[in-house]
Amino acid sequence: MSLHLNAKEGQIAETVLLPGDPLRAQHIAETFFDNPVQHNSVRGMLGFTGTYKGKPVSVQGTGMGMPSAGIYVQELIQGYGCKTLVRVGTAGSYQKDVHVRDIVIGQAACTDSNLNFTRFGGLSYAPIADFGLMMAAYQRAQARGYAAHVGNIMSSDIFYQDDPTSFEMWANYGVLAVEMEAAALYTLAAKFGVRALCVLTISDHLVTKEVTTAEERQTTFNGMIEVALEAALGIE
Ligand SMILES: O=P(O)(O)O[C@H]1O[C@H](CO)[C@@H](O)[C@H]1O
Ligand SMILES: O=c1cc[nH]c(=O)[nH]1
Repeated sequence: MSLHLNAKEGQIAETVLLPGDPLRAQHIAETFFDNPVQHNSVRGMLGFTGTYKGKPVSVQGTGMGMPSAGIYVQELIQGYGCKTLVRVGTAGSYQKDVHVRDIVIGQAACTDSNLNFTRFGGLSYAPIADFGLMMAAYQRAQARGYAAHVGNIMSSDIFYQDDPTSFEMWANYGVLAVEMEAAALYTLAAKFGVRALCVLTISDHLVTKEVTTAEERQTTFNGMIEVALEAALGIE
């Protein structure tokens, strides 16, 4: 038990997928896991544990934004001994050649949050993915023929920016897409010496204004989930 998770000791696997949306957690468990068992119900932030191709694995919703995701990541590591954490999320594309439904693998995560300025006393920390997980995810996406991009992403505290063109500054420095949790995940993984990766599917486009539906965001980005599961569990 931890403050925000009511799973019993041993109920959560060492490898955990982390969608922001708790209903995506349920979808992942029902679609991909054998014998899924719900391990968390606190605050409706659903979490499930089962097996995938015979290997134990969990999925835990994190909510939206770094304060929420940071709580679950830290409790999973400190309270349950989790060692491999892979965020599976949606993102908005900053680049014309990164299309809606493409996969983006976050090599590093910029942020507009004060989270790391506070943690590092006003200095700038560069949160990065685990290299082995990143390579494994890219290779598996390539093998399946998915359009996959690896690069810098933006973890923002603000979904609705006052200035809808403000993303262009980041786009001009090669940042591929925006989401809201990876910088916290990568920083906490470094602090506790565990492996982390963020795999995203583009759900909307800040340049072309293309969007996907809420239902599609919840249930249909299955390519990303397969890539994340196989990379995290070391399945060829
Ligand atoms: O689809 P998820 O994983 O929730 O990720 C993205 O979607 C939410 C915003 O709609 C934020 O959590 C953002 O990071
Ligand atoms: O944070 C996010 C997630 C999806 N799409 C966005 O535009 N922003």
